[in-house]
Amino acid sequence: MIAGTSAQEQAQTFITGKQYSSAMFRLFIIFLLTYQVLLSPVPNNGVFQYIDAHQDEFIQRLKDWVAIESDSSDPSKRDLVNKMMEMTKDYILKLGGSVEMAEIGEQELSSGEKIPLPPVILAELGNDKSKPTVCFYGHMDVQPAKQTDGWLTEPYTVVEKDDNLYGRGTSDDKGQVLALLHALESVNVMGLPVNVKLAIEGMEEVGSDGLEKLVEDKKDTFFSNVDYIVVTDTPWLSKKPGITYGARGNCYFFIEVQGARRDLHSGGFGGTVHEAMSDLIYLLNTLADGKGRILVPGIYEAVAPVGENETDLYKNLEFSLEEMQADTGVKQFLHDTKEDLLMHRWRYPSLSIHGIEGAFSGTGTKTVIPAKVIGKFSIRQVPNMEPSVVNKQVTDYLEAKFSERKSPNKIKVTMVIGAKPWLADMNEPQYLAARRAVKRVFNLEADMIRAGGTIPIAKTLEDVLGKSVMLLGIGGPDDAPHGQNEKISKYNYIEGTKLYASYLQELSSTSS
Ligand SMILES: C[C@H](N)C(=O)N[C@@H](Cc1c[nH]cn1)C(=O)O
Ligand SMILES: [Zn+2]
Ligand SMILES: [Zn+2]
Repeated sequence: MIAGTSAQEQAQTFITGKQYSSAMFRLFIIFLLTYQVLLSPVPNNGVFQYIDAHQDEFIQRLKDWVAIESDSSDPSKRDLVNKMMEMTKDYILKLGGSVEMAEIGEQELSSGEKIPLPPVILAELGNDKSKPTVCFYGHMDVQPAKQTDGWLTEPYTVVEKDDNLYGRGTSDDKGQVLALLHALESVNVMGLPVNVKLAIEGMEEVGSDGLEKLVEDKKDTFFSNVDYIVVTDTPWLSKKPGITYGARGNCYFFIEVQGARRDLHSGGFGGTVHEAMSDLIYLLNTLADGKGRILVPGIYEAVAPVGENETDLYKNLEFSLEEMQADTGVKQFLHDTKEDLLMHRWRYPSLSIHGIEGAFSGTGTKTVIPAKVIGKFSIRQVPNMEPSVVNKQVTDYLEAKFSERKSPNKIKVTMVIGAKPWLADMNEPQYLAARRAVKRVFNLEADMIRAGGTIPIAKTLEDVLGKSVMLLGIGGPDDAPHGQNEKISKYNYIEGTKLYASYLQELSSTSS
């Protein structure tokens, strides 16, 4: 008995207390469900659980795909690129998609021989007019890789070590495309919330030959109802997820220097001829100074001026020069602050020298004077630079420098790739959907970043289709794409799959 109350009053208090507890219990359950559905980083719809449960299968598929040496730069590997495109088609068919293998013509080799370009996959999953349509773009070709380049393991055999998956293409771009396709598989269990189109090519690493024309040709058919374009081929700036709203372009040049008719013995001819290699090294050395500043006259003229609040965009990004030093083994960069370094990576042009074809590059001490050498370099360009203008500036400059040298050798300068830079408005609706997706999966605010690399088709997709383009990648900052020991972490691969799944769900509630 409670002191000072009658038995009846006490009974009423007891009954009311019971009702109160049951109401509280019901409220608690409602709160829990609301939390799970709306607030929890793991939505209560089974998709994330599906992804977690299928991890091993997803990793095995990456192993199978990396095993195909789909190097687009080597014409003798064209069959393997084609095989990779077929494997990708088969998996999309298994997902229930319809697939067209679009033929895009031929590639003319330096010998004059012509070989077919790999077909582009144009696929479709879902065609509900009441839903928005998103077209994802990625590529199945890879950069060259040989174990003798300095890989610790065989590049085309995925090796699992320390929660990473090593192998050529694990990050660029087979792993990222697969994460998307696995997201489609996982979301499709419940039904896709948006219509999905896929444009997947096999020549991205050599400048996306033939793709621009295909986009133009299919503007009013395959691409006609596309509302959003997402490129699944870009790394984050740090371990924190990033959404990318800009990429640099690339103008890739060959300088050919022809000297004697054949290679010469340096004992018999050294000191008597103008050497092609010396001319080439001289020319390459006129391109940039020791601080990385490009010396080609006029090259900086078109570069967009730094906007009023632009540097503020860089301040809060998660990025550390020390981590970049640790990853690359470079002790001192050309720029000392985070802002300066990122600006030179994203919004200023840069020039890199890549190699010399025809030069002696083996081990040992061959004493030869190479007859013909081809120097290879590229200029990453930025808004508002134009590849045709860069081509003229570079060619005029090199020809003038060569004529000052008074060598009787012959030079030929050719721009073999002219990919445009691209920059979007990071407040477009699909960027907001991607930010919500990042929040949902990682419980973090995404970093809004740009890429120093190039997606050759990005600007064309935006210009020809007039739709929003976004790069939503899942590569890590230290994945070493194009380099030795390329990898993707299992974390990025699996959580990235969840990111694509969440993006699809978030996009369905976005109005364009
Ligand atoms: C960013 C993307 N994964 C990539 O690596 N793209 C290539 C495209 C390209 C440009 N010139 C030749 N290929 C790159 O940025 O190097
Ligand atoms: Zn790529
Ligand atoms: Zn690449």
